[in-house]
Amino acid sequence: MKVIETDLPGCIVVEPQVFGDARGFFFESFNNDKLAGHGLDLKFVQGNVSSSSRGVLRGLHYQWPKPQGKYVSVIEGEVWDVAVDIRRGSPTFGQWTAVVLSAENKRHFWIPEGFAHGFVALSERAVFSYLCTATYDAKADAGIRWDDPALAIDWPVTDPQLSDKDARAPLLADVAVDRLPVYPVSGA
Ligand SMILES: Cc1cn([C@H]2C[C@H](O)[C@@H](COP(=O)(O)OP(=O)(O)O[C@H]3O[C@H](C)C(=O)[C@H](O)[C@H]3O)O2)c(=O)[nH]c1=O
Repeated sequence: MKVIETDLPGCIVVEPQVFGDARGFFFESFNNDKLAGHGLDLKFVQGNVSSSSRGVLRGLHYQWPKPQGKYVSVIEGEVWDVAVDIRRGSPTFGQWTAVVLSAENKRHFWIPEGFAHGFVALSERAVFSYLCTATYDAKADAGIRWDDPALAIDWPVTDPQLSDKDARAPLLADVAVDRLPVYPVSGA
């Protein structure tokens, strides 16, 4: 297993060791002991799966209170995945990092509590599978605009397909202060 630090502290990429044989392949999609060496002790309480057709963009989403850390991967197709630091008081507030996740590269991406997350499907269909460190709370579910000019995220698409909720999402600057995570995120 290879752990790759990104240019946004806290967000890491994990490339699992893949065991191939005449039957196909096997890899550990998550192993907490092997991540402990990178200061992580991840406990997941919910798993999600979504399927998106090419050009669908889901995001930028976060939960607050009751923030969710996410360990995300793609089991069919390919996505361009982005994490944004929206923790008030963070030295990297407003910074983002992106990674291509695919069934082919088998990469996993750890997005800590307090970050906003989103992705756009690059393949005909992208099946996205991820684990969360907190359960879903519709009242805490929140989002910011995918194309917020203050974030200047370099999305590989210009006219994505959005849910009505995402199409109506506010700019980061317009989010009430008490609706944004606080750095450091307590209980994380
Ligand atoms: C997230 C979630 C949703 N739902 C229900 C609520 C809606 O009726 C339906 C679709 O929800 P939504 O449109 O928010 O799904 P996504 O746009 O894929 O949202 C997710 O996509 C981005 C990329 C994320 O990082 C989050 O995990 C999550 O916000 O599923 C649930 O029942 N449980 C859940 O955990």
